[in-house]
Amino acid sequence: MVASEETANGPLHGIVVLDLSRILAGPTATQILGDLGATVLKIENPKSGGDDTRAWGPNYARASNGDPTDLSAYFMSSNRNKKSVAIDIATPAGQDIIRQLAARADVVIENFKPGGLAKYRLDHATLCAAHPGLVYCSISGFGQTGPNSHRPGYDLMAQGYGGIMSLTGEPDGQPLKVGVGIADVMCGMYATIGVLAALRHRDQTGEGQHIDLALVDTQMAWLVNEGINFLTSGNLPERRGNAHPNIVPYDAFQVEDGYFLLAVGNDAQFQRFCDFLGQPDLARHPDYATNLKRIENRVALTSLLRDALISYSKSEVLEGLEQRGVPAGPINTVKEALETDQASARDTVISISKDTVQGGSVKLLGNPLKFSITPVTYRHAPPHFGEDTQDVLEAFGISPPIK
Ligand SMILES: CC(C)(COP(=O)(O)OP(=O)(O)OC[C@H]1O[C@@H](n2cnc3c(N)ncnc32)[C@H](O)[C@@H]1OP(=O)(O)O)[C@@H](O)C(=O)NCCC(=O)NCCSC(=O)C(=O)O
Repeated sequence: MVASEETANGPLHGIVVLDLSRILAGPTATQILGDLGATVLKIENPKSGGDDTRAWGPNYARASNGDPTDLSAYFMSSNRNKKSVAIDIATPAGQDIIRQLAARADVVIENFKPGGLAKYRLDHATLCAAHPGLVYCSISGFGQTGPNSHRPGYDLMAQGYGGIMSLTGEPDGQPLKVGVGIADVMCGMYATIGVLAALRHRDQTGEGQHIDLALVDTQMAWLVNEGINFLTSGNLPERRGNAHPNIVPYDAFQVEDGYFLLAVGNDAQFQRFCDFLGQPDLARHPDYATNLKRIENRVALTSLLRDALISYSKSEVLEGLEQRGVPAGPINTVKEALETDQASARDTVISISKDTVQGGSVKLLGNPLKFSITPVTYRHAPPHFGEDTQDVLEAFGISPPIK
């Protein structure tokens, strides 16, 4: 689908977001707000060439002569529907522009190290004193308070500090991070939720507020069942590879031509699975009849199932289990996933026109939100560095920065 300026609408149409964030967590939040219709002004540092991820290659959209542009794949993953405005906020003139933009904005999002914006008088206390209706969201590694608040933080550190790495990987292997910056992405999601709730409060009361979000706080909040498993039992959750601490069988199993995933969530599904194996009595065996017994006898059952499944082909198990209503599925590569008929039916891959790159458009991952009345819109491809500076300053009636 190729979207155009004319479709610019959406539930957040009219909301202006002043985006002082960079890298992934903050940009994820502001991209979602942009998809929902907000005008997002992304402020980039002219001294460094902008958002750090513009340099996070090796994959780039290429200019028509084949040269890489400043649109790295990483940058493009979280910066559509934004205008890039190059402003040096270390100068008084730049700070003055940011203050003028903040006066027109509904939301400010930033991810400087705590205290980093106070020296420019662009911190929450200063901007919200001047504009009490402003929703101001600060993203940091560890939060604005606490003994570690001064520390910079990247996704990897959050996944290590917050416990998720200790749970990810094989029992006898090293701790592993999740394959993408999930701590950043989840922090961005929470930022979006926080901003939307704060806008609702502001609409009712006129009152803005400060949202203080940390990569580490959000990562610990999504330890979900494993966090509570520990709090309830005092037992340390361990790495289990693909297995589940609270459900059996729920794992990857090898078949003759690869692996597939089996996710049996209740006893009726287990019965149907055993029927498929041609071993209906297994589901009534006292060691395996209930999920609790299956957890207790996990090792014996898993070994029995590994032996039983190895001679099937992937298509045999996947088709057979689907027919019996047993949750199971493939382990796709990214290519396989994005080329599934499901991805195609759900507009998972989108295309937005960009006349400065080869082919005249960029391919991105679509927003998964499907609204019945106010669909998300794809109005702007990810911007080149500073591409909209002049237009934005003119549109907001602001004099350009003094060089
Ligand atoms: C991301 C960081 C580790 C980057 O660390 P640093 O680069 O050392 O710190 P800062 O953010 O303070 O920015 C460095 C300097 O750039 C300056 N700076 C920034 N923007 C501007 C503009 N527009 N103009 C002029 N100067 C600027 C800023 O004032 C600092 O100046 P001086 O003060 O003079 O040095 C940190 O910002 C951080 O912890 N942020 C919060 C958590 C977070 O968002 N982490 C990344 C998630 S994404 C991720 O992890 C992933 O993708 O993987």
